[in-house]
Amino acid sequence: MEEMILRMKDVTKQYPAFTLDRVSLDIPRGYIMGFVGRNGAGKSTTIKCMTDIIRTDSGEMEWFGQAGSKMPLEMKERIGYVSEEPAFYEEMTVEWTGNFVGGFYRKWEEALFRKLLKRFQVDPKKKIKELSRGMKVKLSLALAMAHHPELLILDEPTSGLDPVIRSELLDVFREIIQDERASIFFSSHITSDIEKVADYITVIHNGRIAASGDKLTVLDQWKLVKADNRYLGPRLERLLAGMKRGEFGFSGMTRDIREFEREWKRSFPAADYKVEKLTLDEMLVRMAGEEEEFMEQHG
Ligand SMILES: Nc1ncnc2c1ncn2[C@@H]1O[C@H](COP(=O)(O)OP(=O)(O)OP(=O)(O)O)[C@@H](O)[C@H]1O
Repeated sequence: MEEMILRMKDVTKQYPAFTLDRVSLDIPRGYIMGFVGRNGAGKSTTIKCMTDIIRTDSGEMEWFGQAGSKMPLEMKERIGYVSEEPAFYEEMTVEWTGNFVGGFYRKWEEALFRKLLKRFQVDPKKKIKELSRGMKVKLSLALAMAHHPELLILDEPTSGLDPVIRSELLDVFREIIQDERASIFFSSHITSDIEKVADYITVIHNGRIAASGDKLTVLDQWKLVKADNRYLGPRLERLLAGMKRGEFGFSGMTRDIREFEREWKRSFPAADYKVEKLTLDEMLVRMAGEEEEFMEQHG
């Protein structure tokens, strides 16, 4: 059985105007999980719950097989975390920053830090304020990796980077999971990055997990179906999200194509419908469409 490096079960966190609602997900050892959702969907809030930066209201957390409401201190050694907006002392140099951060970790390896800087082409002598956004991201990654974490949690590591640097980073992600048997959990708006590199995906929408699991299985189950308007009725609509109705036909997204097929065969054994693949981008757009439709109908 696969070893789970981190588990969240029914984790809830309430803010005045937002609820992270019973979030459950499991990160297996040795894989990359991509975490995708629109702005404000709850990605950073989920990550802050995972890393024990904010207190959850309810639900269960398990880090490296150990359950608890607070992450034990020694677990922090086993995690590398890069926040959405890493904070540095701008006047200090890269090597000073490495010394400073390294002081917090028993397993910090200076030689590995130097090696990563070289690989990422970040000059150790430069001051933080002299680094570009891409260089700062690379520095954050080197700082998060130099203590040999078993789990890297990265909040939007590729946003704002050019395609060449993004592609380089994705290569580094692959190397990390191969060499270290570590896991990576990274959030991103750039769904193509997730589709390219992730083994598992978790989709969050309005504070709730819409899908979480093996990437190929999720993308295999979520499909776009199209058919003639005369077949549309409550039984089918129940299985479809993000509906679009045209003059003749409709299209909608199903989260389980097998269930849709069974329902269709029962209702219209002689009729045809079309099935199309969905990209992660299209899934998000359809989910957003569903929300707008709901608002139009319910005010
Ligand atoms: N400390 C806080 N107090 C109150 N509301 C908060 C707090 N932190 C986040 N929120 C709200 O929670 C919601 C989710 O925010 P979160 O940062 O988790 O989204 P996200 O998916 O990471 O978005 P983005 O992609 O824009 O970074 C937002 O509506 C935000 O305003």
